Amino acid sequence: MYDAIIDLDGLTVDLGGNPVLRGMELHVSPGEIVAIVGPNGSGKSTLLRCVAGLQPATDGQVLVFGEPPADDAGFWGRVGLLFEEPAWYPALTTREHLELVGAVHAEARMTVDAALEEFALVERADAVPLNLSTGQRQRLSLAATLLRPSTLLLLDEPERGLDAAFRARLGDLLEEYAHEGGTVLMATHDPGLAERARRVSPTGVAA
Ligand SMILES: Nc1ncnc2c1ncn2[C@@H]1O[C@H](COP(=O)(O)OP(=O)(O)OP(=O)(O)O)[C@@H](O)[C@H]1O
Repeated sequence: MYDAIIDLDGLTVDLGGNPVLRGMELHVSPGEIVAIVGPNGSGKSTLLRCVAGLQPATDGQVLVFGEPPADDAGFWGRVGLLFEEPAWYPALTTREHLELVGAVHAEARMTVDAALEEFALVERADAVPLNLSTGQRQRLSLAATLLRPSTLLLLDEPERGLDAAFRARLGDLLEEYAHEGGTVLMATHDPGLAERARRVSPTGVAA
């Protein structure tokens, strides 16, 4: 068993000989929303990549669910990840992308119709992603991430491309996720999203 969903102890990462993270400590409890904030290049994405097991630590320990992150079905079945824009199937519509996600997860968190409604995509349900606006595509990425069941969300700038109204709505959706017991770790430049979370900087200190 584990007390912290994420437990970083002395996490140090060098990239290309440059020190990016230095002895970072972070403990995230179930149901918390934690925002990693800091200027461009301060190491937010690197930190997320370490927690996802995509970037090895130079030194220190990374535990997720009490174990080092493992690139296997057991780990990814519990972790929802939104970093870069996903690759879309060009011929599938917005609705069909969500149906695909719903079909492979027996216990989806919401129906496809509810996801279309929650993410304000009802009017674009029959459009293919390439015909969506940037913000609409980001809403589709978020809808797919939040439709599937997960325990931990790792989000890199989830506000990218979203208008002010939907950024506030995203804050509500993440709070609903946390109220259900989910945990969120996100890198963000959005002051509104950060204000609703526990803020840490990539140096590990409260921000
Ligand atoms: N593969 C790499 N090799 C060398 N340096 C790298 C590599 N990837 C990233 N860096 C550097 O590591 C530092 C941290 O990058 P990172 O992407 O984690 O920052 P960030 O806080 O997420 O930035 P942003 O707000 O711009 O997204 C930056 O100085 C970046 O240039």
